[in-house]
Amino acid sequence: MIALYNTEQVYQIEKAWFAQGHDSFALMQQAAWQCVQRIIHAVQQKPQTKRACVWVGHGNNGGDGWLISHYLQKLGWQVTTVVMSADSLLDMDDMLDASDSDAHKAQRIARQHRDNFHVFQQEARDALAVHLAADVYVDALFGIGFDRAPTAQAAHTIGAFNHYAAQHQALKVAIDVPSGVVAQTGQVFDGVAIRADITLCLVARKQGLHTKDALDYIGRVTDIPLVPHSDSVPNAWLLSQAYPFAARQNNSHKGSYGHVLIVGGNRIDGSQGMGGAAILAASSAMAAGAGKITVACHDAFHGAVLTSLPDAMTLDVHDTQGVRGLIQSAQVVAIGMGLGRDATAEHLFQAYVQTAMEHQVALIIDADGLYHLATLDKKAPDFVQALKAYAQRHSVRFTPHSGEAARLLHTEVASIEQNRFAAIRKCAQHYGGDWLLKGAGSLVLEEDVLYVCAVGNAGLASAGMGDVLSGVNAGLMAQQDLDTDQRSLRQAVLLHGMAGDTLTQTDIPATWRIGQRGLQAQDMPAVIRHEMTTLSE
Ligand SMILES: NC(=O)C1=CN([C@@H]2O[C@H](COP(=O)(O)OP(=O)(O)OC[C@H]3O[C@@H](n4cnc5c(N)ncnc54)[C@H](O)[C@@H]3O)[C@@H](O)[C@H]2O)[C@@H](O)CC1
Ligand SMILES: Nc1ncnc2c1ncn2[C@@H]1O[C@H](COP(=O)(O)OP(=O)(O)O)[C@@H](O)[C@H]1O
Ligand SMILES: [K+]
Repeated sequence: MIALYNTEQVYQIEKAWFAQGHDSFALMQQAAWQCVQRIIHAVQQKPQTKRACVWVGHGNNGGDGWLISHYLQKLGWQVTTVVMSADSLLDMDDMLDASDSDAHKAQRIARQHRDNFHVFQQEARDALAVHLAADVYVDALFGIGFDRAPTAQAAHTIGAFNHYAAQHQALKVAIDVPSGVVAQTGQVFDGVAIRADITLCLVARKQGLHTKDALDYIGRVTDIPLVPHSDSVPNAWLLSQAYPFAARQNNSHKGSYGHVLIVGGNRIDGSQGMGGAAILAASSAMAAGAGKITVACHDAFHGAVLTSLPDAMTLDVHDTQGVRGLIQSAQVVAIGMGLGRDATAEHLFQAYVQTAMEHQVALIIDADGLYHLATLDKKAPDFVQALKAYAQRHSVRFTPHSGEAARLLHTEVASIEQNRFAAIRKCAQHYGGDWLLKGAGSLVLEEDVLYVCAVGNAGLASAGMGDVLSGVNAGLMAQQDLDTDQRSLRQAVLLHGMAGDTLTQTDIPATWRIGQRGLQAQDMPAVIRHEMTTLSE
C-alpha cells in the first residue's frame, strides 16, 4: 500500500533531512533535475518534442519551476517561462545574497543564463499568447503551500494555463501537486485548478491527491521520493488491493457462514416506501457469501423481497418482538437502509440497536440509522455513549456520506467537505467504532488507521449504491471463517469499488461491461460475486 502524508508531515520530513546537514537548495536542484528526467521520459515517444512552457509561482514550487526551465534549456529545449506575478521578480543587478531564499537562488540561476520569461497579466493575455506554443506545459505555480481559495491573480493564471495548454494540445505536467488542489484535503475551489496529465509528486505522496475534487485533476501520479523517509509514520494508506479469500472448508454448512439481519425497507404513511434499499442490501450480503439472510422490512414488501431474492427470509420490521428475537441469533445486524425518518422508525432503531448490544451482535449503521443516531445524540446521549462503549469491544461500523456525517457532527456539509480527513476522525472520536466516509476517494478509519480508497468511479454515484455496500459489509462480517482483513470494512469498500470498476472498464468481456452512465445498484451483486471468485483464485 502506498503511504500518504499530510502537509505538515511532508514539511517535517524535509526539515528532518535538513537537520541532518543536507542543503535545502541541493534538494530543490535534485527535485528539478529528476522532474526534467521524467518530462523527457514522458515525451520520448515523440523525440521531436522539445518545446516547453513552464509556469512559475512565487514560492518554492516556483523555485522548482525556474530550475526546470534552466535544465531543459541546457538540454537544448526551447523554453518559455511564464511568471505569475511581477512581485516575485528579482532585480538581476543585485548581487547574490547569502540570505536569498531557495526560490530566489533558482530564479537567479535560470535568469543569469537566459532571460526568456514573460509576466502573466490577465489584461495582456493576447500579447502573451504568441509566446506560448509548446508541446509540454509545466505547472510550477503552487505546491503544498496552496491552502486556501485562489486569489483573482492565481485563478486567472491557472485558467490561462489550462486554456493555452489545451489550445496547443500540450502534455500537462504538474510539479508536486496540480496548482489549485489543496494537497492536505483534495479540495479545489470553484473548479479552478490545473488539469494535469501527469503529477510528479515530490518527497512523499500527499494524502489529498486521491480524494474528492483532486481526482479530476491529478492525471497519472509518479513519485519522486528524493529523501529516505521510511521511518516516518504516514497519516493514511492508499487502498487499492483487496485481500484474497481463503477457500471454504468442505465440512461446513450455512450456519458456518453467519446469519445477516437486514433492518430497513420501511413504508411510512402510505408512501411508495423504500423496499428496494433492503432488497439491494440483502442481495449484496448474499453475493458476498453470507450463509443466511433475514430481511426485516415493511410487510408490503415481503412479496417483492421473495420474488427478487428467494434465498432470504422475511419479517415485519414493526414486529418488535419478532425482530428482537432474531437479532439474538444473528451474527450481524445492518440497520437503517430505507428505515424511514419518522418517530416510529427512530423508536425501532433505538430498540433494535439496544437489543444488538445486549446480545453482543456486530452492527452496521447506515442511511436512516445514521439520521436517528444524530437525533439521539442530542435526545438520548446515554444511549449514544453506551453505543460508543460497546464499539470499543465489539464490531460497529458507521457508513455515512458527507450529508449524513454533517448531521452526525451537527454541522454543515461544507465544513465536512472542507476537510474530510478531519471529519472522519471527529466522527470516530465522538461515536467510537469504525467509519467509512463515502464519496469519490472514500475514507476509511478502521482500528484507528486511516485509508483512502483508490478504487471505484463516478458510476457509483447513483441511488442504492450505499445499500449495496452495507450488504457487502454485512455479508463479509458474517463469515467467521474469514480472517480479520478479509472481513474488514476496507475489504468491503474495495470489493464494492472494484465491482464498479469492472462494470465500467472497456477491456472486459461484454457481459459485464456497462458504463458509468446508467450503472445501477442492481447490476452490482453479480459482479461482487465475480470479484470474490477472482480474488479467491
Ligand atoms: N527545499 C524544499 O523545502 C523543497 C520544496 N519543494 C517544493 O516546494 C513546494 C512548497 O513550497 P512553498 O512552501 O513555498 O509553497 P508554494 O510554492 O506551494 O506556495 C507558496 C505561496 O503561495 C501562497 N498561497 C497559498 N495559497 C494561495 C492561494 N490560494 N492563492 C494565492 N497564493 C497562495 C502562499 O502564501 C505562499 O506565499 C513544494 O510543493 C515543492 O514543489 C521541492 O523543491 C523539494 C524541496
Ligand atoms: N464519484 C464517485 N466515485 C467513487 N465512488 C462513488 C462516487 N459517488 C458515489 N460513490 C460511492 O457509491 C456509494 C454511494 O453510497 P450512498 O451515497 O450511501 O448512496 P445511497 O444512499 O443512494 O445508497 C458510496 O460507496 C460512495 O463512495
Ligand atoms: K504545481
